[in-house]
Amino acid sequence: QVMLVGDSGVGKTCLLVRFKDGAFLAGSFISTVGIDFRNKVMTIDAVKVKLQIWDTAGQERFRSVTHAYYRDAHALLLLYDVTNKASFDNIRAWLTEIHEYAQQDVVVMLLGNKADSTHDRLVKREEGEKLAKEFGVPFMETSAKSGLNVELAFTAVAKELKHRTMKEPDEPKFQLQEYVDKEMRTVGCCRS
Ligand SMILES: Nc1nc2c(ncn2[C@@H]2O[C@H](COP(=O)(O)OP(=O)(O)OP(=O)(O)O)[C@@H](O)[C@H]2O)c(=O)[nH]1
Repeated sequence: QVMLVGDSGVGKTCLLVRFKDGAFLAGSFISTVGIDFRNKVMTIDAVKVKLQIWDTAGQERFRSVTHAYYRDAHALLLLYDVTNKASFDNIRAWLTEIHEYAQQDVVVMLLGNKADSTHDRLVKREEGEKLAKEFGVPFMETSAKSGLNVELAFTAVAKELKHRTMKEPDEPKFQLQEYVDKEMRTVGCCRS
């Protein structure tokens, strides 16, 4: 189980729709009520991995609903919006909440979404990197609109989860951030 969390409006639903259907939900913003989920099967190193992805509501009034789901999540994608400084500042509070409610060994990845918005950007990529380093979590920027790194974010998490469950005793630990950086260098983007 992978859970999408972060402030309302950062693009959790759009990210999931982009990943699941390869499309961008343009137009009016419909806030998620409570929690919603979708399944997607990915093939990771010739093994089928089924991801059940929970899209949570970012709005404060649904917080008690989502708390109940943290315990069962294996991975959390924590999103902020690069055009919304408050959503970035709230990441610390989200991480505190994760510590409180999620499993201790949960995989957490920080995503700076809406990276396509060059003109309205208020949070630099370096700021996201710095915060992620401080908390020891992997990080990348994404865009549900352009599709940037969306597949990669979910693939990286699926790889990590697969590695944890199927790891040979002497196999080294999967390095999520290294994998992500390597993949980004390969496609030759995003590190301008
Ligand atoms: N430019 C741009 N806009 C985006 C992107 N992702 C989402 N949006 C817009 O941001 C708004 C909110 O997106 P949602 O995916 O509904 O946000 P959410 O995080 O699910 O919000 P809650 O359900 O309230 O928690 C919508 O109007 C989207 O069109 C993106 O990558 N780039």
